[in-house]
Amino acid sequence: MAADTTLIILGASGDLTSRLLLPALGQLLTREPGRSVRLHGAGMDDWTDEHWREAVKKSFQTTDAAAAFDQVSQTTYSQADITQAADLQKLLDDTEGRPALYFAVPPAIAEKACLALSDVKIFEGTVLALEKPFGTDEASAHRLNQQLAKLVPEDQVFRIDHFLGRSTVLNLLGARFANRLLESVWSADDIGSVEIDYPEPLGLEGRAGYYDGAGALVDMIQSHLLQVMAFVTMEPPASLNQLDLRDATSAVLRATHVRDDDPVHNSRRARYTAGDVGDRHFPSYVDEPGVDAARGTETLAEMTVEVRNARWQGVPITLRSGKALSSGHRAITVTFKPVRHLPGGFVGESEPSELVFSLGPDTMSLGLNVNGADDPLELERVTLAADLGEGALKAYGEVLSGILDGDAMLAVRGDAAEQCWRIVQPVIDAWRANEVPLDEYPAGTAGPTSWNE
Ligand SMILES: NC(=O)C1=CN([C@@H]2O[C@H](COP(=O)(O)OP(=O)(O)OC[C@H]3O[C@@H](n4cnc5c(N)ncnc54)[C@H](OP(=O)(O)O)[C@@H]3O)[C@@H](O)[C@H]2O)C=CC1
Ligand SMILES: O=C1O[C@H](COP(=O)(O)O)[C@@H](O)[C@H](O)[C@H]1O
Repeated sequence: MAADTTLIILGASGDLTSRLLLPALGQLLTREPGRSVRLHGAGMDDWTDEHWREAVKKSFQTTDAAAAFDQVSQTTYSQADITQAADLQKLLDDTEGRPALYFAVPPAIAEKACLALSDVKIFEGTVLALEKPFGTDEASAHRLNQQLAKLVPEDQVFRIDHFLGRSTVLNLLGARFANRLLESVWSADDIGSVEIDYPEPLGLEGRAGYYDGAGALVDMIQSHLLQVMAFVTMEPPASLNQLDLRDATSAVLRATHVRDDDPVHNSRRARYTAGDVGDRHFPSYVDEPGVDAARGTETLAEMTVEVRNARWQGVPITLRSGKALSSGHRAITVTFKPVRHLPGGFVGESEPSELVFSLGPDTMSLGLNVNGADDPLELERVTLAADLGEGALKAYGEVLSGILDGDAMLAVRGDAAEQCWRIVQPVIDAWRANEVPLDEYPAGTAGPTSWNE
């Protein structure tokens, strides 16, 4: 779709647009100056083209992409309420080439807009890109999928999960499928556990309107971390095209369940109290503007799942993410089983081998036991480490590149989006029923002390 696409960003004045989408577009155009794209912004605000161009220029500057602005300097803006069919029709009628509608708006507005699109003449090839969260539970995600299916074919729907555009996550595919060494030990025969941890130093950052209704489980685990888990655990696809790759990730998500079907013993939740993260002071979460303490929203969530298939039976896979945490290690950690028998005569600890994919800075490391330098029979730990580099594009650059090329490989397929809700629902239910305590941790720590005991 490269040449004649118009990227229409709906929600032009929003945070996602200015902080992530436009800088990523600037980076993409800097890297690929031959790429031709038309850009149009739309939103509720009464902006002029000039105001919008300034906003685009400013965002491009944040990724040193000022020069790339020339490629979109004729970008235009229109005021539109995208929940209204007439406004959507006008946007599409005014578009040259194939439109890619990027819904950078709150999910409820995107849903209304998709309903309004039923009364709009949609041109062949139109792409619809929707941000997370996709629906609010399995049933609502299913309804939204049915609505989208009436509008455009599935491979023109881009359910965005920017974690799939992260270079380490893409590196998982290379490491797993281009190395027989790894692929042959990639199962419950050799792997004892997997942990996917994404601690964030950030707090609420003024997003109470969204976050207080979502919490850490829905914000991070229901979407991003389950998608990453699918890349770690899927069967080898025949190719990396969107059909094969997404068939493989959907299949493994279908086999994923809360461990032992017991959310009470396989999930934990907590929220932060006042504290300092580096030189930033955070009030207690409940005192943050816009937070309703009665909601009991968690800012740190953990759940353990299992994949019920021959490859993974019995391997606990723990997903964890939280806000206002000390600088923890964001990583995918694959811990191997201990050796079947350690020959007598060795001294020292023999820890299980560990393969770690670090999610920024992007590195890969393998922790192994080796003979010590001084006493050859004393085991020592060494770590073989590789810097994987930053990746050519930021995650949203990969996402936009997929949309502009019409390649849905890194977009979440409709059935997978529904599965992710099904997987977390028992935990949501147990938390709503107060069957799992809501622990506390001071901002700037690694989480509740009881979690580390
Ligand atoms: N911000 C982030 O870091 C991330 C956000 N996301 C997702 O991106 C989406 C957008 O989030 P974010 O940018 O933070 O939200 P914001 O509230 O900052 O922006 C939403 C935008 O939508 C516009 N809008 C609201 N209603 C309408 C309407 N009826 N017609 C046209 N435009 C409308 C708003 O305009 P106005 O202000 O004038 O009402 C505003 O420009 C959400 O789904 C979020 O989950 C995903 C990953 C990260
Ligand atoms: O989607 C989201 O992701 C970010 C974390 O991703 P990053 O790439 O910015 O590190 C998270 O902070 C935010 O709450 C969530 O909505």
